[in-house]
Formats: sequence, structure tokens, C-alpha cells
Amino acid sequence: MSLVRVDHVSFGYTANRRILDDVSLDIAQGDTIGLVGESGSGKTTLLRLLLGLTRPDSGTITFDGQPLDPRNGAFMRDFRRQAQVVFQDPYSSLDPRQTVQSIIAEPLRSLKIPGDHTRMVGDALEAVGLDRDVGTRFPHQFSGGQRQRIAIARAIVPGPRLLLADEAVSALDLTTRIRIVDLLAGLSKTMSLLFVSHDIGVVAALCRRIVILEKGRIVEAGDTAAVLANPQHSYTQRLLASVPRLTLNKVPS
Ligand SMILES: Nc1ncnc2c1ncn2[C@@H]1O[C@H](COP(=O)(O)OP(=O)(O)OP(=O)(O)O)[C@@H](O)[C@H]1O
Repeated sequence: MSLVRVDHVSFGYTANRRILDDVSLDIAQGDTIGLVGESGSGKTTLLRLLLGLTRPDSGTITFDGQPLDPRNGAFMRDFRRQAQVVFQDPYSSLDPRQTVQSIIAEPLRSLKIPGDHTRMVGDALEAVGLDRDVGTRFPHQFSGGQRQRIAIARAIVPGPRLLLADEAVSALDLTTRIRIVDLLAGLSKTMSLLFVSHDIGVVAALCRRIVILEKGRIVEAGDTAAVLANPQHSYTQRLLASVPRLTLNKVPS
């Protein structure tokens, strides 16, 4: 069964302009999906709908077979634990006044997850390749790549089944980007990953499936290697033409 099912979803912030138009998408357990499209194509909007922060005008989104519905408080509380997000900017997404321990423990507090939070934060730090004892430090004492690891630790600490990443490596330099993509690839073995990006090269390195969004419509979707080897839609062909060849070499098998 699909973990997430987006079924004929349409949405506009205002009545006269559709931002998402009849979008359907399945995310299976353990899937890695890259959602690609130019700036303004509606990627972040779809992600907001997937997180249940915004409701579709029409169509449905289900998680584990149940519709996202703010009236179903118990289900939505459980859903907020199961679906976590990492944003683009590792500088603004971490509160500079809080210690790393407090930042990563925040979802455990807000979701009222019982247990030894210090140990759980230490486990999350280790999972993202940081030392357990960095929890006493503050975000400004870390590099951009390390801050993104902290943001990823915060996302994985409640044990989500779905990780949404919104341009999560775009602000990083190339070497750091590769390291964080490797980290996400490792994590994707234990959770489903929807990776939102305008960068096809990174999606090729990380995602088994690719979904191409143009002006709020899915114009092409499928196995990443197959779509990139033989793009059917002119929009995909144009996106591909703008990617340096080198970055497309590492398509997962
Ligand atoms: N809160 C809002 N109110 C009104 N319009 C919005 C709002 N948020 C986004 N939009 C509009 O919706 C469209 C899609 O925006 P969205 O952020 O989803 O695109 P995107 O593909 O994520 O772009 P980018 O890659 O630049 O982040 C844009 O035209 C944007 O101006």
C-alpha cells in the first residue's frame, strides 16, 4: 500500500489562479522521489499540502490510507510525528539562541514523545554523522553542512516514516552537497523520501523515481534513470538541457 497518496489534487491561494492542477502522486514505503520543476512551478506548495499545513481545494491526500483532515486531531498528531521536513537554509532554520540539544529535542517536546530525550538526540546526532557530545554547542559554532546535519537530526529524531526535503542541499557548496546527499541516501533506506529540487543532477544521484512539475501540473513521472535517458516531455527535455552533463552520471541502480 502507498504510504502517501495524492489523488487529483488542485489548489490555488486565490480563487482566480490555480497553483496545483489535478496532481496525483503515490509515495510507497521506502520510495525516494525527486520532485523537480522550475521556480514557481508549485513544489513548495505541494509540500505544504503534503504536510497538512494547507488543504486542497479539490482532491484528497491520504497517509497510510487515512485522509489528512485537521478535524481528526488524534490522527493528525500521529501524522506530525510520521512526516518531517528539512528546509533549504541551514542558517535561518535553526534558532541561534538555543543549544543543539534543545533544537533537536524540539519535536520530541512539541509532539510529547516520552523517553530519554538526551539519549534520543544523541542517537540522531550519530545518525547524521555528528558527535553525540556537540549538544551543548550553539548553531553559529557549526559550518553550513554541519547545520544542515543538525536540521536533519531534528527531522529524524521522532522516527518519521516520511522525510520531505525542500531544496535541502541547494544552499551548500558542491563538496558539502555531495556529503549531505550521501547522508540522505543512507537515511532513505529506513524512510520514504520526497526530495524537492530544481536541480535534476542531485535528484539523479539520490532518487529512484522522478516527478516533473510544470506550472502546477505533473508533465512526466517515472523511474529516474529511464526518464533522464529518454525524456518524453519537451519541458523535461528543456530542464535536462540546462544541466551540466557531469552531474548526471550517478543514477542509482
Ligand atoms: N502564500 C502565498 N500566497 C499567494 N501565492 C503564493 C503563496 N506562496 C506561493 N505562491 C505562489 O504560488 C506559485 C508557486 O510557488 P511555490 O513556492 O510553490 O513554487 P516552487 O516551485 O516551490 O518555487 P521555488 O523553486 O522558487 O521555491 C508562485 O507563483 C508563488 O508566487
